[in-house]
Amino acid sequence: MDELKYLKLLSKQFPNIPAVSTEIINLKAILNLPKSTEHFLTDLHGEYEAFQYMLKTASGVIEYKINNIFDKELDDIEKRDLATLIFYPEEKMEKIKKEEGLSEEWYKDSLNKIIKLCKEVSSIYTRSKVRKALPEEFAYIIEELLHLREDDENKKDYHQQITSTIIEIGQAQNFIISLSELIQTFAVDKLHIIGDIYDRGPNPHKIMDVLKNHHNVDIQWGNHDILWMGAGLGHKPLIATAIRIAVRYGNLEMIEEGYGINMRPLARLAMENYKGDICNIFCPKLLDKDLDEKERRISTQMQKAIAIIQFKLEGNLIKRRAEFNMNEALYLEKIDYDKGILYLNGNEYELTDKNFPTIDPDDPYKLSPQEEEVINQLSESFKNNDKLQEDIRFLFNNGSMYKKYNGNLLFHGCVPLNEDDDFACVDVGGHRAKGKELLDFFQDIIRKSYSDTNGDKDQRDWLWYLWRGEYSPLFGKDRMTTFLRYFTDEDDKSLYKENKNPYYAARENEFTCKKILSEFGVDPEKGHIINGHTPVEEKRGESPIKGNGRLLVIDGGISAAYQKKTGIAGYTLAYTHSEMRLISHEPFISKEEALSKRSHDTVSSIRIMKFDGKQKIADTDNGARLQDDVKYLNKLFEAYEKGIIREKYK
Ligand SMILES: O=P(O)(O)OC[C@H]1O[C@](O)(COP(=O)(O)O)[C@@H](O)[C@@H]1O
Ligand SMILES: [Mn+2]
Repeated sequence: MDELKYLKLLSKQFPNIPAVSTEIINLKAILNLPKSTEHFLTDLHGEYEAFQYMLKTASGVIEYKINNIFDKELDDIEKRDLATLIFYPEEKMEKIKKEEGLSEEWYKDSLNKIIKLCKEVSSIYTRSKVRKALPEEFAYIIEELLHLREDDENKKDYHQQITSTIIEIGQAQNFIISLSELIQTFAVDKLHIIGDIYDRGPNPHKIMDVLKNHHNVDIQWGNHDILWMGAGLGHKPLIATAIRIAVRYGNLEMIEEGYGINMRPLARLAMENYKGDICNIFCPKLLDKDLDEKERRISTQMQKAIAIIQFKLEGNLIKRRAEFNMNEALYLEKIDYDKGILYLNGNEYELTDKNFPTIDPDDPYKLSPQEEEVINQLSESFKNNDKLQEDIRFLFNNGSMYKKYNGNLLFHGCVPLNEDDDFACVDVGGHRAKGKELLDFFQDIIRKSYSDTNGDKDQRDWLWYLWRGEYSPLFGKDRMTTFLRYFTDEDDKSLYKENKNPYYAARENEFTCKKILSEFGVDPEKGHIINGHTPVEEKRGESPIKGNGRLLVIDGGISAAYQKKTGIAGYTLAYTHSEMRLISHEPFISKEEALSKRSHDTVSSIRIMKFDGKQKIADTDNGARLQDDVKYLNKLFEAYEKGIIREKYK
């Protein structure tokens, strides 16, 4: 569009010089506000309670601010009481009501403290941004309270009167709840989730509900997210995999109750075919829950049943997708079912379990009629499940393979490299792609797979490839040895080794990190790559900071399954106007424990970098857009002054 035409369009919104001038003043002022805080989390793996706590506490930022603001005024216990009131307002007030009662004095004191904290955390935003975040019903009053100055003698009574009236009309509890939510909203302006919301933990569906309602979140897909996105689209190998992992970690409830998907047909098939299986390698890996004998037995049978279905479906897929180059995983045709021996790469392996009642040795990948019926029913259930469809739509619409944001490059797994640490050139759908182009190709495939309802259905096979393919940027290992770990038990553990793509070693050096940043058009001197996917084994001395600070891996094991490895319970990366800081979390025990604890959370953190001076909105991506707006507003101003465009007044 030519410039004059664009300016005329702009003049509809700013019809005259006063209107343009006001907007220029407004935008220039915003550009000088401090950059707002971003938090980065990854590999939540269904740990809803721990995730909720990180949001409610802003990963420790709220206690940190309470310490600063009420430094001398409150002792440690009073500070913690205020903090837990903000984290869990309803539960805390319930507790106080039971223990000592909620007096007018307590309400007045609590409201004043919370308003003071709310003022502080909202001070870096414009009034309009604050106003947009206010709850409709209390917007006017809260705005008044937030903009009253402590030292404003003229309005002291006015302020006191507002809080007294709030108490008198019985709205104190609602105000405390609303203000607490505002504090959590203002404390972290932008949340990045760098993948793996699903699998292993009990409540990914609850995490999805939080994300769908979050004020400002983006997602970089992890392999486990793609798994569920493909399952939601009805892709049978992915559905079988998603169910297998859920049963494996004792999370049947998530499927049956969280999503309301009927698992009885699978349970029936399992009991009829594997009644002899009591508790073996298919016994669920229960991280912190115990199942009774009967539950354990049916879960064992169901995990085996769905695993066999998965391996059959994967066999068919691998055969129809030669370009995936995954013949190594065609196990079922390499078994002597009479002897119970697996013949692989010239070796013989005794199977730990020789009982395959549903496999026809002459056609091992063919589903039995009952298996066919069960996987078809499950596919329909997944595709027609409203909540699951809503959740995966959110992931498709708010997620991406990678994201460039405020000078950083975010992606879950890797950018595949070859042995000489160059970008691996991968044959994808008939052409070869590498580096950024490869991730863009997958991004495009994923978008298309969501929308092509009746097109190339097995386009969705690529989602399966992204879940476990060697050159999947979300997986980045040469194979997935699930079958071998189920059915063999060799002393030589190399059989089970999943060799990581060279990226994971190469990212230790700065040169590679800078090369990747440049490949994606991010400043290699200032930008950071931020990854998840591989738990940082701090316990063994591994550092989350790699490439001389150019790359951060922030999977600290929020997932209970990984805490043994990492020794901590996850990281939060915080990027504020003054610094980048990596926060390490202690394991989250429970809401009750958090509520009754009288000391502040032990949150250790290390500063990754300190900016000289405060970073401003002008230094951010949003700032670049605003500066571009100012440039055109100035041109419009000039066009009015020179009479090229006529001003309009009402
Ligand atoms: O122990 P399980 O449940 O088989 O999971 C192990 C599998 O999970 C993976 O680690 C992938 O999951 P992550 O992305 O969470 O690491 C595979 O590499 C591995 O085969
Ligand atoms: Mn992962």
